[in-house]
Amino acid sequence: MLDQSQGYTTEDGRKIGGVVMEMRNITLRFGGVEAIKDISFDIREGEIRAIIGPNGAGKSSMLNVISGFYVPQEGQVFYKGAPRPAMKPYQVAQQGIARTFQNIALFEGMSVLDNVMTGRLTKMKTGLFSQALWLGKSEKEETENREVAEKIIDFLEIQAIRKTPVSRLPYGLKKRVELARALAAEPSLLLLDEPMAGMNVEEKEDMSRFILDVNDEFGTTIALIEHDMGVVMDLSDRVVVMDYGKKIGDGTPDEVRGNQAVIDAYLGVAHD
Ligand SMILES: Nc1ncnc2c1ncn2[C@@H]1O[C@H](COP(=O)(O)OP(=O)(O)OP(=O)(O)O)[C@@H](O)[C@H]1O
Repeated sequence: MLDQSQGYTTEDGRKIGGVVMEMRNITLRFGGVEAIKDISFDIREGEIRAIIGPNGAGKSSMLNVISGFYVPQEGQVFYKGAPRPAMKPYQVAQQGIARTFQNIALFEGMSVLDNVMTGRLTKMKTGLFSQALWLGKSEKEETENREVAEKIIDFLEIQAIRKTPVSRLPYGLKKRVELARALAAEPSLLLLDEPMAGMNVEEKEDMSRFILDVNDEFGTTIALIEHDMGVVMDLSDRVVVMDYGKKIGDGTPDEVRGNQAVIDAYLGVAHD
């Protein structure tokens, strides 16, 4: 049972906390196109929250509103209880929000370790100049950053490729490196943009396991968007379903699976 202030306990006994982010009556337009139409939902501390829907439903637009990249024309985003103003990407990172991208955005020529280290940039307190000169405080910071990066590399089981240039990796591993880089920022809210897109069955299973492990081990709240309904159902605590910019379902995977509007949307039943 969902208690609005206290959260809830999942079927597998995990405690889900209060609301971390609330989307209240969000409408987002691109010229004449309404990509998001008056949608409200929340994301709770410690939960894995999925946003799913067919092509063009508005999922990416919604993830970009959550991440602060798009500011909706109507409605308000609340983060940790306060209305969130328009923010620059580095301010979003400083608020403890990190994300991955649908089209992998790694530095192809750099090693896995160096890519993961770039995820630490927002944490660095000393300037690049002292970093370059390897001076006192920055040396300590560099060591700390490296320790976090190595810990995450171990956690995601990519030790064997830590010195390999990203350009040489298969697609599934690149996606895992992107996850590692996002985790390097030690986010409290992790946003995943179609983390399983383009993967084979085995890679999808691996990615699902890592997402669950991240949530379990670090207590990270995770919001993800996904086109494929099947893969997120086992993974998610609650699911928002979008279609043509509207919210057509919101609930546990079982509730959503039994929702006729959701079934129709996925079967491509005609709209009014
Ligand atoms: N930058 C943009 N400029 C204009 N229209 C846009 C823009 N981004 C999205 N749209 C439109 O908004 C609607 C929702 O698109 P969005 O990419 O959010 O859907 P989606 O559910 O993520 O789709 P997909 O699963 O195909 O990635 C579509 O009609 C799309 O054409």
